[in-house]
Amino acid sequence: MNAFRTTTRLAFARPTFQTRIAAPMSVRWLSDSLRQKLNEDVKSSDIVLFMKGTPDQPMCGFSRATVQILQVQGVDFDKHVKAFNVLADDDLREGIKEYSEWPTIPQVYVKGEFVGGCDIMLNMHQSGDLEDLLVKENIVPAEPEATKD
Ligand SMILES: N[C@@H](CCC(=O)N[C@@H](CS)C(=O)NCC(=O)O)C(=O)O
Ligand code: FES
Repeated sequence: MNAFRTTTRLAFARPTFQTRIAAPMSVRWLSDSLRQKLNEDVKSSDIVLFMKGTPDQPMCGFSRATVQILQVQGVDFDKHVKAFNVLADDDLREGIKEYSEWPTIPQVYVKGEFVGGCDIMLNMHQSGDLEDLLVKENIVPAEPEATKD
């Protein structure tokens, strides 16, 4: 286990207000062409992040926390992460919710598979499951076993 990963404190910004309620799933935002594009987008990098803002400039505490979790895990963003800013595209903002059957942003895909939002990422980070997944998918290197004295 990497000491940096376990001891670094995450500065999670607490969102101060709720902006929008997720669109009811009965409203269909997802055209066939957008679904087809998303089929490709979610596989366009080892980790695909649908977020508010950008990794350098997150526009919501939940998106910021998700970026921070990946950073603390030691993920090289240039090499392994593609981020989509849903604030720049309303069709994407609503379409990705329907595509993933997940009502909120952020959303994280790893190797084309939906993993979850901020709460799931935080739980997986704390349990060690996220590190296991990132190692299994060759996104971060395995930690060497601790050596005995
Ligand atoms: N509990 C959620 C927190 C994320 C969340 O509640 N996101 C809200 C506020 S940013 C959202 O996406 N609302 C719909 C929207 O803004 O389109 C998680 O684990 O990811
Ligand atoms: S909670 Fe306000 S934008 Fe995310």
